[in-house]
Amino acid sequence: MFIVNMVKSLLGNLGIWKKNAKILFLGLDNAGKTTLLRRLKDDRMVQHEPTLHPHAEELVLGNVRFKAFDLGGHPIVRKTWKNYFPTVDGIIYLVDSTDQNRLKESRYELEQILNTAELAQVPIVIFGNKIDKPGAMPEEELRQALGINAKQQINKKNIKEIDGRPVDVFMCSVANKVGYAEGFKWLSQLLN
Ligand SMILES: Nc1nc2c(ncn2[C@@H]2O[C@H](COP(=O)(O)OP(=O)(O)OP(=O)(O)O)[C@@H](O)[C@H]2O)c(=O)[nH]1
Ligand SMILES: [Mg+2]
Repeated sequence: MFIVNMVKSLLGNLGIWKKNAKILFLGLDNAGKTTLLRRLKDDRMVQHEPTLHPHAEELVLGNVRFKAFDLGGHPIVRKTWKNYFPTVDGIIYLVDSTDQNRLKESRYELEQILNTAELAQVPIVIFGNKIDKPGAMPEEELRQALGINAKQQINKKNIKEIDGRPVDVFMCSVANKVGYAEGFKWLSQLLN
């Protein structure tokens, strides 16, 4: 097994071996999860109905093959998120950075994820989405509102952690195609 992993990692570094990673797109309804998935899958920006049924897509980004699950964010479907937690490799958590009124609700859901023992080792990419819109919060403000500054530490590799789990915030606009590539790059380097 050790040899297999070594060869995979070597090929991965050379960009030949595509790692397989299961990731979840989480966040409140209207945050932009489905829009992001479509953008990554076929580079289109289309309007979607609110997601009621989970939907999975294979994505190849850099040298990682992702199986991405887009889960709806409405309160009722949020209850099904936990069914997808086993064997997950990473979480993409989207926040609408222009929706001040719902930050408390978003923080609550993020805290539920952070407090789930099963996810203790799972990296979390937080996307502050819709920075193209007027009224988008600056990164520092969003961090404060989500409460992820206080407990944050930096490990030896300069990766920010909360309770030993890598977590970072990336501001982005799925509409304008900016910011999210950095988040996936950050996540990819943590997968093996
Ligand atoms: N201005 C702007 N609008 C965006 C951006 N990303 C998504 N949206 C819009 O936000 C709305 C919600 O997007 P969805 O992708 O359907 O949101 P969702 O997170 O999948 O929502 P649920 O399926 O209900 O959980 C849509 O009207 C999108 O066009 C962005 O970067 N900028
Ligand atoms: Mg959706």
